[in-house]
Amino acid sequence: MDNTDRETNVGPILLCVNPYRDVGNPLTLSSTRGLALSPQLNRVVQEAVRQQSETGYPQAIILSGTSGSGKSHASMLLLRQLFAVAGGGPETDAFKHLAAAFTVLRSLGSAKTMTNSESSRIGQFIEVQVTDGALYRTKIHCYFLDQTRVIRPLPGEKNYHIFYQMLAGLSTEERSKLNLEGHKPSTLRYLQHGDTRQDLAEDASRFQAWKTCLGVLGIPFLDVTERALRWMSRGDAELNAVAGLLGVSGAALFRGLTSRTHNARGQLVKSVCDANMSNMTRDCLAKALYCRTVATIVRRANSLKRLGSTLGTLSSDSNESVHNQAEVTSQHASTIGGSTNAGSKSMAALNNAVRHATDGFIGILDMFGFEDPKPSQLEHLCINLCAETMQHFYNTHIFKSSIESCRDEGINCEVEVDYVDNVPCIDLVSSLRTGLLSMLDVECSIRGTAESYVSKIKVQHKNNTRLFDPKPLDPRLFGIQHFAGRVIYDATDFLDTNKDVVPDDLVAVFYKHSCNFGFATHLFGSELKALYSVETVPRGVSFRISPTSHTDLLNGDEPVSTLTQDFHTRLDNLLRTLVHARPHFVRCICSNSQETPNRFDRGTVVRQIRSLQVLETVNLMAGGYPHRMRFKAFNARYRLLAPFAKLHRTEEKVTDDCHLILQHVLDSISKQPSFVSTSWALGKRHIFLSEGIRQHLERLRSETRQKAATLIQSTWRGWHCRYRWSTLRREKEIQSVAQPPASRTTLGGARPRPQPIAGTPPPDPNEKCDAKIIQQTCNLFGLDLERPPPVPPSRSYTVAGNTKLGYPQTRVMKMSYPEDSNGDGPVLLKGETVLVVGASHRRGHLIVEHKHCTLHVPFQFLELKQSVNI
Ligand SMILES: Nc1ncnc2c1ncn2[C@@H]1O[C@H](COP(=O)(O)OP(=O)(O)OP(=O)(O)O)[C@@H](O)[C@H]1O
Repeated sequence: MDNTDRETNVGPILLCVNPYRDVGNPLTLSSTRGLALSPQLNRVVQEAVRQQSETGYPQAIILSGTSGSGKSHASMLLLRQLFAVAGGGPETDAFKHLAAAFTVLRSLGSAKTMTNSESSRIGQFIEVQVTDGALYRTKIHCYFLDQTRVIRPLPGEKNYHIFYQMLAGLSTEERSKLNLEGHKPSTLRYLQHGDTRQDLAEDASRFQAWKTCLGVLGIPFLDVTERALRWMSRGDAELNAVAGLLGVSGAALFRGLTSRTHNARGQLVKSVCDANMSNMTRDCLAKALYCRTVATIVRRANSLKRLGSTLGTLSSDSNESVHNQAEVTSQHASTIGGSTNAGSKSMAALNNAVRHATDGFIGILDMFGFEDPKPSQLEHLCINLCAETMQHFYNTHIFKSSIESCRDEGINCEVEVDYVDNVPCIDLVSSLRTGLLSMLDVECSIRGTAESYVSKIKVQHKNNTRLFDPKPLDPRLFGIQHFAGRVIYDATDFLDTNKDVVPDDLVAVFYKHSCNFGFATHLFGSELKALYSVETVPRGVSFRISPTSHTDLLNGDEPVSTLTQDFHTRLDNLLRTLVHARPHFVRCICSNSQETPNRFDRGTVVRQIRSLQVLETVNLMAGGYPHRMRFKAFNARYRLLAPFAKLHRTEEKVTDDCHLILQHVLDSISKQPSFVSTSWALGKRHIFLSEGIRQHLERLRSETRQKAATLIQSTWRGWHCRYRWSTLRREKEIQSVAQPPASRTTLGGARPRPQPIAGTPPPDPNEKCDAKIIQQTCNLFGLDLERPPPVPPSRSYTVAGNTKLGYPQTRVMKMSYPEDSNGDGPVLLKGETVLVVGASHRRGHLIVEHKHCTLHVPFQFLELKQSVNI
């Protein structure tokens, strides 16, 4: 494979094959800076920016493909390109800030899996607000699912969790600060069996990059690392070390991990946990610290306001601002179903999402790709539901809507596109009452078991061919036929993972009176507030491990939602955002499953081509009508392609005009051979276009506009030269008299350098500049150090002595203007009284109204008359 054959278009859809080549890991926005951008990805971005600026309509670039197919890689390139087109390039503060955020997030959220050694375990929707074609603000929305796997990788996988890299990268001084001098990495199990020296060196350099990026985001390094560690609670030494790191006493942490309070009909009963239960509680705490830390970092990365401020700590975010931001960040996100006020809440979320969707953003969606790890757990069921949902979105947008609208408007299409609809599989997993996720919630609420759950779903869906029994039979296993392959799920941990709870005995440990580290308290801020609003603590209640919005905390003994409910609602809200946006699809394909550079494994690729329905898409693009437009919109866009005089341009004759434009275009292209259909059809409300004719129309339109722009420019430039000719000639004559011939030739047409402004002393080269003060001042005034400050807006007054003089003003001409008048235009004669009505947008000019003409006259030509309006 060479550079040219790894990307291709199927109509407007881009197909990318991952060749596993020339990529420096780890994959971040900054690591892709050295890579060349592909013209195809460039075109996707250009198109999104163009459509956004022409229509104001939100755009979504949707990347899909299996795990390892290169979605994250492509998303980083797209983002870089977006910055190049609309954001001022990679040297801007906004780019550096976002690049730092991705470095930090990838260090926290990627792991080596069986299919991808740099797999993102956090889904991302990167939202870039674009106003008038210029990038205005960026925001990252993160979707957590795989906390368990990031904390404890599956067999054969490796964790790139930054906390694992930490010990490899820490200096002796930092180790001693963290009270870790005595601990070798292996005793705390930060590193995994089989790690080599090279792994350690790589981890160390990643760690350094990560630390630098935390600095760029203004996050104190110790805030994150000091407290959010995982440990093995074996023996007092480790327990005390960890307790020290978390700012709590060893005894309190031990109590939190090993005791449990129950509420038995109003009576509080304390019990001691066995080893299993304590280990589970320990894992819950590790997960909670992990995902809450990531959520906090995402909030910080999204708060561009604080860019440049390195003084605040993460925990210094006031609770209020955290919640507000959490709500903003989760507009498409963490509302939770199942509570009593769910109706009004979901309505608010819907309204928010819709309002938000109408802001002109360009989104890049890089969600979880389909995967089949062994064993597959609840998180993977959610990940695969997400992949199914994205596939369904594609099917609906590309196939279903075009086929159905052809049918509705009575259009006969030569090509029958036979695509596979995956709705039955989505229904099986997520339908409201009988879906596997709803049944899991019921099983959790009645405190069932994995076996009872699996047997119930098998009974409920016994006729569903998508659900199958794996061989050999196991009461805790079940299989699902997904769009991209068969996956066998192990339900052993389904119920616990779904509950996603941490007991109040443990949360209470982090209360500010017993925990001397604000960051840990901050991570559980809302929970602690709810817990300590009543006198009895702990009282046998539980909280969610994952961060949810504060209103959805507990409402009795149990949290009001489950992990899968949360995920489902967030996915739903994401879809609501997407349906309001104009989608641009990028389908990614993995070239082989061994991550070997330039190896094209036919079987692996064919499997993905089938599951992504690439052939069906090609069929539709080659012979169907994948595009439709309202008649009026069609005419508005393409009327420049037909002779102006022949068009009717009336409502009644709108279809005649469509006909005329297309006939004209077809005549012009009939001589060229075409392999794709160039047909079109008129429906009841729309005109239906094949991909071939759409491409012709677009090409002709841009050629025609290009020609017209060239003609307009050349006409204007010609006129301007003629208009200025006499002045130019005089200037040339003066120059030739004033300059000796030699200097004339060396100077050429170069413009003289402007003289320094009178009264401004030149800068003293010995004067010291404090870079920090300059940086702070720039931050304060919102200035960019790399660029000159913007020109101040024209004032609505002039100043004479100490007096502000408003407009209009009466002034007298000091000299005639224009000086080189050839009698064509109006002339203001010396001594004439004129009316100045305002400041001109041209620098140093005023607007003069004189004998029904408006002129922009240089300031020095006009003298103030005594009787003025003030
Ligand atoms: N166009 C490309 N050229 C070279 N290497 C690539 C390209 N795209 C991806 N890769 C390599 O393939 C690996 C997998 O890519 P990436 O992580 O982007 O896949 P993904 O689809 O996002 O997977 P996941 O869903 O597991 O996160 C990356 O580590 C990167 O090194």
